Amino acid sequence: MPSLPQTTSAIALTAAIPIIYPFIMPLFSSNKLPVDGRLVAITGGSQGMGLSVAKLLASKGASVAIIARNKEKLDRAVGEIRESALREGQRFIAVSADLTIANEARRALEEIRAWGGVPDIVWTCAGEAFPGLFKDQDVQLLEKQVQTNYLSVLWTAHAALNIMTQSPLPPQSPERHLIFTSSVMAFYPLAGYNAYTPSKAAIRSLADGLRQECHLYNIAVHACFPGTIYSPGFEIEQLTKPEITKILEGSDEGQSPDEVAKQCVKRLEKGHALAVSSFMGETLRAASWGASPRGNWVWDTIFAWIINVVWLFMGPVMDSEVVKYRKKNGDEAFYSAP
Ligand SMILES: NC(=O)C1=CN([C@@H]2O[C@H](COP(=O)(O)OP(=O)(O)OC[C@H]3O[C@@H](n4cnc5c(N)ncnc54)[C@H](OP(=O)(O)O)[C@@H]3O)[C@@H](O)[C@H]2O)C=CC1
Ligand SMILES: CCCCCCCCCCCCCCCC(=O)[C@@H](N)CO
Repeated sequence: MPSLPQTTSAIALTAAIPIIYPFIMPLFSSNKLPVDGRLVAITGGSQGMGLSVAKLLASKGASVAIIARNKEKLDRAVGEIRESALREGQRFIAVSADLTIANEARRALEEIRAWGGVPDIVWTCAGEAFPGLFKDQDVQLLEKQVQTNYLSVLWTAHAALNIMTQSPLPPQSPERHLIFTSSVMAFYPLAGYNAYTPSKAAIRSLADGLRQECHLYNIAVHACFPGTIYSPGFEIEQLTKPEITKILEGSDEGQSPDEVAKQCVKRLEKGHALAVSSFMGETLRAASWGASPRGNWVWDTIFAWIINVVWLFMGPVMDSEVVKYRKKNGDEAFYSAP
């Protein structure tokens, strides 16, 4: 029979493992997203988060190609990205393309390959939100948001994989990556974003499915999940955002595009398959892990247990905000005349 002190120390040690594990593990881990000397293609790289990602990766030694529609914005962005370069010899290019068109996504990536070789990393940041109450938005606006937020990623991923799988990497090279940008709302949808959020959830699903398939080619697939980003795109979405949506998302502090880029890259360097950019992102992801690969399995498991309980209360609290808002405005306020 073990003595009482022996039993107590065994229990204490067992309890300590999950607590110290998250602090010790990083000491043994390597950078899972090396970019120095590699070529990165970034969609939506002309402003907001995409531009911040481009500048950050340039500062880490990457050559960068950005893709978006507006030529002037692209040219201005390339200038900024070049200023962030780590050293001479890094190369930068902008390609104008509307990624909602499949052939255009293919052409843009072919152009980049002809200029600088097969991209090692393709990161999709292009996207846009036009918030509004679902029933009040016309069907063209609903369709447009599926096109810019989902189809642009589908076409880019398809073109990227076809190009990446034409020439295998030399042995010992770090793996290639596909990185998509989703949103925390893929984990927790909010009223007023229902034309946008399902496309972001589809991106998460595409990342999870392609991650498995791309083991065939040794290509790693990830998705990022920012909360509010104070970007040029955000300014535009504020113009049509319903008041109730502002109330619901009010508990999110928001981050600058540079901060989002930094936080996502930090987590991608640790190898996270689902990279959030803030603690709020961690809480929403924890409620929604499903079968997706964990980052730090000890912490992510314990945190998911805690959030499961917290969410029993938080879900109804968020919903009650909408009911409160209806009652404040009168039950008929949101009905329209036939
Ligand atoms: N802002 C926010 O609060 C949040 C944003 N996100 C997502 O993060 C990503 C970055 O957002 P944000 O920083 O706000 O970006 P912005 O809206 O500020 O910029 C969007 C970028 O995408 C490009 N783009 C848009 N449509 C197309 C298209 N059809 N073809 C090619 N390029 C296109 C734009 O250039 P151009 O117009 O010239 O084509 C621009 O470079 C997006 O995917 C967004 O959905 C996620 C969570 C929160
Ligand atoms: C215990 C946990 C409590 C958490 C409470 C829930 C808070 C939800 C906040 C959601 C913020 C949504 C940001 C929208 C980002 C976006 O994608 C758009 N701006 C589109 O560009």
